Amino acid sequence: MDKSSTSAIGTCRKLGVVGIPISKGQRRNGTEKGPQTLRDGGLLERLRKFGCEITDHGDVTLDCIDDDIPYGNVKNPRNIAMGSLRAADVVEKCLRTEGRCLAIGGDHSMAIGTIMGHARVQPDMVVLWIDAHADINTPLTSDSGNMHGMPLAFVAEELAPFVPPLPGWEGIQPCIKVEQIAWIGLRDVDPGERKIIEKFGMSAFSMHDVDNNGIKGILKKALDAVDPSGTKPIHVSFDVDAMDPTHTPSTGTPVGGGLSVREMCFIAEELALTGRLTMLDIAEVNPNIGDPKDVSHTVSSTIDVATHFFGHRRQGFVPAN
Ligand SMILES: NC(=[NH2+])NCCC[C@H](N)C(=O)O
Ligand SMILES: [Mn+2]
Ligand SMILES: [Mn+2]
Repeated sequence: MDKSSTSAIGTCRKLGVVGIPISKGQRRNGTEKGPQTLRDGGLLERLRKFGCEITDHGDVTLDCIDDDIPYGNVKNPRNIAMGSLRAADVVEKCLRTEGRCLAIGGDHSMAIGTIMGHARVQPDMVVLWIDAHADINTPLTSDSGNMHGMPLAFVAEELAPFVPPLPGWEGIQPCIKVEQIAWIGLRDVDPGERKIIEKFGMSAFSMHDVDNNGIKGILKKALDAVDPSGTKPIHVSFDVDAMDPTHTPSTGTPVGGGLSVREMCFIAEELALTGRLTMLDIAEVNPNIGDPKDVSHTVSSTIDVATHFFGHRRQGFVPAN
């Protein structure tokens, strides 16, 4: 592909948008307002400017299941299962009609549903999990019991023997293999998660690796690990806490020393240039955290990065009109 072209990548390309206002995967209220906050911040209008033909599927309906008693220390298992199944159906429909989907959350438990929905349409897709956290705790390794720290344990086949049958989870099956997953941005990995990463030889790139190789080197290593042929559809699951809290302060589990807006834009532009990005999740924007300035800073950094996944290039471009 000619990377020096000034035309917008992805011009006039269809993109379906799905809101997943889930917050029961962690303990702080507010992530359920993430989709509305990003919409109010102008996300869809900005994307349209870069040539996206957007179909907005609205927000997934999540009715509250009362009496969702914990399973051990795991909180809200039935609500998360119901939300994941609903999200999977909408994402599947969106990918079958528009071919590309942007899912706006919502805490990161949203990705159980988006990955399930995506895998139904493109079972060979690969997942780049961009996050400070590995989010691969099982219900047995998790200290917090928060399901936003567990999504990858539910979707990866090899983990199934280590995941107990949770109430409400009968309809949820693993749908990808550990070799289809790579992380970028890690800097807060629990001991049990590290054990899983090593046991299965998974491709986990931390901020140490980013410092060591540069963002270009690490993105290449991550893509080579999950897709050496360079042909597979790509699912990016972007937790805004992957970025440094100076850019995205309004998030529930911030960790210092994160990716810069500049590094995220590089990842986003490179992935857009592959022409194979079929699904992007944006997780963990929480407008209840911080003051109004923090919230607007978080929203603008997140929207800025999002546009670069769908056509915005820092070199500039000539609009198609
Ligand atoms: N999606 C997130 N922000 N996850 C944070 C997870 C933190 C911690 N590892 C846990 O399991 O509770
Ligand atoms: Mn995180
Ligand atoms: Mn996460």
